[in-house]
Amino acid sequence: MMKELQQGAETNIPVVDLGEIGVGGPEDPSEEDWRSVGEKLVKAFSEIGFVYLSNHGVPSNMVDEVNTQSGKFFELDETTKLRYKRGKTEVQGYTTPGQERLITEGDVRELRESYDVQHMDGMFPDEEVSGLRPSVKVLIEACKKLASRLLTAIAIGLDLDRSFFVSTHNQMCSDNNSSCLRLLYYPSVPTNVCEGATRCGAHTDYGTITLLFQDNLGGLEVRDREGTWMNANPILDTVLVNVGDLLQYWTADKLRATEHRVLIPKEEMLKKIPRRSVVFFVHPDNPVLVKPIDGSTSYDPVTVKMHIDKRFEDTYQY
Ligand SMILES: O=C(O)CCC(=O)C(=O)O
Ligand SMILES: [Fe+2]
Repeated sequence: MMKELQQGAETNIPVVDLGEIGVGGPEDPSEEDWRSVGEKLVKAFSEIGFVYLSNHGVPSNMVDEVNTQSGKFFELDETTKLRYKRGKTEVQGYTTPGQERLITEGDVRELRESYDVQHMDGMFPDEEVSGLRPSVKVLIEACKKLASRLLTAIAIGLDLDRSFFVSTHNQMCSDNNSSCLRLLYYPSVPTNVCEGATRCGAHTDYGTITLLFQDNLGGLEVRDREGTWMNANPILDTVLVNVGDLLQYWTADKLRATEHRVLIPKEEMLKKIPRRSVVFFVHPDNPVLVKPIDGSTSYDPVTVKMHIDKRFEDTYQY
């Protein structure tokens, strides 16, 4: 049984300044810069599993533009949106409220819609929202670049070969790699919402790391080692980054895939405002075999594809 959890204590997620390592920085930052950032990331990921990054170099107007465009999509009528529904094997597209259930026990309703983009040439609602594809394209490029830089820094921070993670994440957002940009929309909460409903059930992310751009409303909570839920409030111009299952497996629990969730706000005013997030899930290439780097047997070796498929199977209702 999970112990009764306190809601929303103050956060102790650190802020790390990426400085020269950020996307706009020099192509070849100094060894000292890589190491300094890498060590800070490893420390934060070992303790709480989350970190805010400042000076990350992804312009906030790129994220704003994606939210503006995705907002136009989510405001379309349900019949139109369903023409772009996500499939079982072709995962690009729209997920209806309740189709993805992160809480697998009981009948908890999750009030959330999303649109996943894995391929730039995949399905987009071009006819209805012609600005979505181009805005997503530039953001994905920036996220891929930031992710690669973080993967290098993490490898250095763990005293691994610096290309250890980059070389296993060669083909992000392709047929061979399920990294994806998820556009999230939490609609305003209906007055007759059923008891126990939530916005995003407690879960860990599935891949290596996740880049999360929240809007300014707050609501995300992160569970610390003692089981206390802490607010992970947005901090202007930062991106929140967390560890996923596969990085936890690789590092035999040194880096932690921390549970997080988004509840329905208590304040009446906040209930009326839709909440948005843009999330970039970084996954290794499908065939990569993930097993503890330290040679321990804490996790059985698993291919990336097997792990991701299993997590989708557990959480999606088709
Ligand atoms: O919307 C958020 O702030 C969190 C979303 C999330 O955790 C996810 O999509 O995995
Ligand atoms: Fe998540």
